[in-house]
Amino acid sequence: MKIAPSILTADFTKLKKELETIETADYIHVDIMDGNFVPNISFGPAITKQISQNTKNLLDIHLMVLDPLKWIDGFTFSNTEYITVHYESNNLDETIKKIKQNKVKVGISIKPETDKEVLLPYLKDIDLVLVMSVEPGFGGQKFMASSLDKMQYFSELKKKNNYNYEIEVDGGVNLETGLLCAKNGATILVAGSYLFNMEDRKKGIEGLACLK
Ligand SMILES: O=C(CO)[C@@H](O)[C@H](O)COP(=O)(O)O
Repeated sequence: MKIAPSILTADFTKLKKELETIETADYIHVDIMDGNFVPNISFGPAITKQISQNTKNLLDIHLMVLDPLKWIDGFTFSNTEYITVHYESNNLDETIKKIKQNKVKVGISIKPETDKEVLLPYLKDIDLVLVMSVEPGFGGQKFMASSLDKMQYFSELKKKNNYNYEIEVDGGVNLETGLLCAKNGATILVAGSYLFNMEDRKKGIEGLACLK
């Protein structure tokens, strides 16, 4: 299991130190919120650049914005591994093309209420499916068990068709819910408050990484 701590819950007054505490993770999950697509604002390219320059980890960027196309260049750094955009946002096809032109891996996410089948035409061409297990916008929410069926669905399609995407889960992930995700085919767990509220985050990452 790969682990992507969500930096949203970090203490940004000591960003460098916070990044050091999660350096054993596979990715840093960076949540970008524009106050339109979701009812919250996080931060933009300038802060993300500081994150990028202060970590050896790869970045896993999740754009919760209405018009992702105009932000792709701003979030393409040398260590940007994935940029994930929402099916529900504007200009999806053009945005996917732009991410690929920038030589970054493409992720697509769906909100909890969106039918999983809408992603069918995209699955053969993308690198990651992000299953939201909370309503996007805030950290610290309760895991929605209805997301498990979606993980299983994408996992079965992946096996059946030999697709290459990762199945990432985001929201309310802890040791208990993470185990359910692992059993249903998740390959990357995003964890925010669970890890950042821990004294020993290295141990927390190890615990989640063992789940299968
Ligand atoms: O994208 C989001 C919320 O919109 C997430 O990445 C959260 O930041 C995860 O936080 P926890 O639920 O793990 O506290």
